[in-house]
Amino acid sequence: TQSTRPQRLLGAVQKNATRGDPRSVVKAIDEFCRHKEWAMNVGDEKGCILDSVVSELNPATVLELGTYCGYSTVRIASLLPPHAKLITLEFNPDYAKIACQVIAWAGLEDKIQLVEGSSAEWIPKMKEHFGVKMLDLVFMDHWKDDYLPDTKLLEDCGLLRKGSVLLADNVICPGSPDYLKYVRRSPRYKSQYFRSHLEYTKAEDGLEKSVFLG
Ligand SMILES: O=C(NCCNC(=O)c1cc(-c2ccc(F)cc2)cc(O)c1O)c1cc(O)ncn1
Ligand SMILES: [Mg+2]
Repeated sequence: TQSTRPQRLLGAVQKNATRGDPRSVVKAIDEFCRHKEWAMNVGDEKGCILDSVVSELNPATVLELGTYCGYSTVRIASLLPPHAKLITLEFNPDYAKIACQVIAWAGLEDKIQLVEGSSAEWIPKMKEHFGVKMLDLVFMDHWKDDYLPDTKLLEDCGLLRKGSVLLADNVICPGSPDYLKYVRRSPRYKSQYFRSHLEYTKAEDGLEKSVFLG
């Protein structure tokens, strides 16, 4: 039977990356997507912006919405301090199965909790189910139409504190216009656009970093 693109991406990791070496996993995926098959990872250009936001924030608790194959999951987790935790939500079971194996290849299972299900279902369970008090960083990379409703849900569930950072991928391509308007207009956020390109292409895209002001 035919393999899927995520399965071929995993194959490239297992063939070209060193077990236990997250940077080699990131590199293997970027090489695969640049030279073999495009895939919707945040990619290396936007990935460097992601790295600088994570390193500057030094977050103890991170929530990622939209795991896909685990590229940004591995990229973020490899920068976290020893006892920090990353919870990543993926709705698509096929993506989750691949991401789990990519995370294991990188040797980051202890830092990452991969949950299969919808953000609408799991965000309200963050505190009771994962013992999460507050989120220091939320990386949004799931369905673009869910960025705004999920942001409101995070606020309503009391998961954001003064200084919590929302970092949203693809605010230009595919785009999340209602989310952008909301965070840029709201007095409760200090928002900043980091201009870049859609992964592995010359098309414009960027990340929006929004600090919750409480
Ligand atoms: O979360 C789910 N998809 C990933 C969301 N991410 C994206 O859609 C995404 C798309 C693009 C993109 C950009 C240009 C283009 F021409 C095609 C795709 C880039 C990105 O960087 C993304 O992040 C999902 C869950 C589910 O259950 N079923 C189905 N999908
Ligand atoms: Mg994306």
